[in-house]
Amino acid sequence: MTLQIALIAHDKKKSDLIEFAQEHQETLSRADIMATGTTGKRLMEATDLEVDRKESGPLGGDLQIGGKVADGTCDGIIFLRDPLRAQPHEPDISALLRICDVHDVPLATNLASAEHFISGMFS
Ligand SMILES: O=C(CO)COP(=O)(O)O
Repeated sequence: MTLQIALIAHDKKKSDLIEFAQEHQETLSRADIMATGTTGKRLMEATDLEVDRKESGPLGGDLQIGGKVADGTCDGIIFLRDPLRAQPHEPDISALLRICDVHDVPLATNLASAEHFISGMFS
């Protein structure tokens, strides 16, 4: 079964995520990738990955991906959050993190855990 993986990054972390996705492009291309709006756009510009783009985070993208977690169609998330800046849609972000815990869905929120995520999920 093809893994369904979500990639999300806040603005200050987007270049880190792009670089990570480029580095792991071959592995990630074995999964179905979804992303929040702007992250998805950046990924499609910078890699050959096909990306199912949801709304931008502040417009509900985190919640859409949370819905996929709730209905069992998202197997794991790499979400490079910006720990130094408040986001206007903080409640949506908390909801996404919470629903991952509810359904025991792997969630990597920094690059170090994202590396483990890749080796664990695709082994
Ligand atoms: O805000 C986000 C996640 O909370 C990310 O949204 P974008 O990918 O649209 O910037």
